[in-house]
Amino acid sequence: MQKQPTSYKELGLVNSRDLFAKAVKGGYAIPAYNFNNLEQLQAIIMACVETKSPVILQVSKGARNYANQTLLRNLARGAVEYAEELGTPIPIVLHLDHGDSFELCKDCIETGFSSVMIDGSHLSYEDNVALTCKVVEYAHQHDVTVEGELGVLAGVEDEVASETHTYTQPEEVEDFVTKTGVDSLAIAIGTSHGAYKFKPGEDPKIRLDILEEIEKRIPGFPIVLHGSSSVPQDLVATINEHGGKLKDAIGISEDQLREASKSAVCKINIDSDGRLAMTAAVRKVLDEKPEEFDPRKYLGPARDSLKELYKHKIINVLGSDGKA
Ligand SMILES: O=C(CO)COP(=O)(O)O
Ligand SMILES: O=C[C@H](O)COP(=O)(O)O
Ligand SMILES: [Zn+2]
Ligand SMILES: [Zn+2]
Repeated sequence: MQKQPTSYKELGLVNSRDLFAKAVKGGYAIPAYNFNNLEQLQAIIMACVETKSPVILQVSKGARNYANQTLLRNLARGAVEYAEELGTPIPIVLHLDHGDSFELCKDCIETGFSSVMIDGSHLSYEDNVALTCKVVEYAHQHDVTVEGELGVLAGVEDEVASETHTYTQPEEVEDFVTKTGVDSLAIAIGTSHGAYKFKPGEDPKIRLDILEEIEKRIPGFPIVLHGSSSVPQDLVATINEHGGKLKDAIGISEDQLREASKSAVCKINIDSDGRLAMTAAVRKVLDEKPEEFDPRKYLGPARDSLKELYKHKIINVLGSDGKA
């Protein structure tokens, strides 16, 4: 069977343009939560409906490979209806996280995504501009919004390990957003992917001074922060109390993210904290009830814990509650 092109508008999804404009003005950030399976999607939608928050559903290349991109896409299609069923329609963006080629972005745009990231941050500046331009040109024909990236996050990014940060250079941002026409810009100011963002003894600070400098160059332009998990220590402890071995897992403090949310940072990406919440809950159930073998009995509590974590982020860190 031939895959039928679908516009996100037919699915009731929205692109990120208006949401970002409101978030920048209102001094809050929209949660960008990754999902790979049913329980994660349920937790995201339940949390956002209960807090009346807009949401960006993120699908990575890894998620597409894990869950099968057709199944995943069709799960996401149900999200709009599901939110209405839960009682509150909320704006939902379906976003490709870390797109690494024009072809992948095009495929997502043709199959109902309302937003894509083209991550050319590992390329030379000129090649990043060229690739991003190509994606923007195609995406905008379909009213799909595009996130570009300047600077490289430390840690594991796109399966490429980079030991050190290459912070975004404020001198480049104006030229990049003008030349490419991107709708938002992901920057590197010391956040990183995964649960091991800092080493013990390091000062776990992000460079809010660079963010400020960037904002001066492109006032009001929507900024995105990747790698923004805080790695809650109670979750790490629960995991380790129930057989896990997560040593020295350290994240970004919620205080700094709260500060960033008030600026032009209007999208904050959180995935690892959700992974920790689910893992802690699953480990606890299986450890305390070794007789249990119904997946609903451990995935259910994992989903509940994930929902609470996501609500906490919305209300206490991002400030997007009530903004749907
Ligand atoms: O940036 C992310 C997804 O693109 C997620 O970051 P974390 O690993 O800090 O959750
Ligand atoms: O930025 C990375 C996201 O956390 C997605 O991770 P993944 O590539 O393992 O799905
Ligand atoms: Zn990148
Ligand atoms: Zn990321």
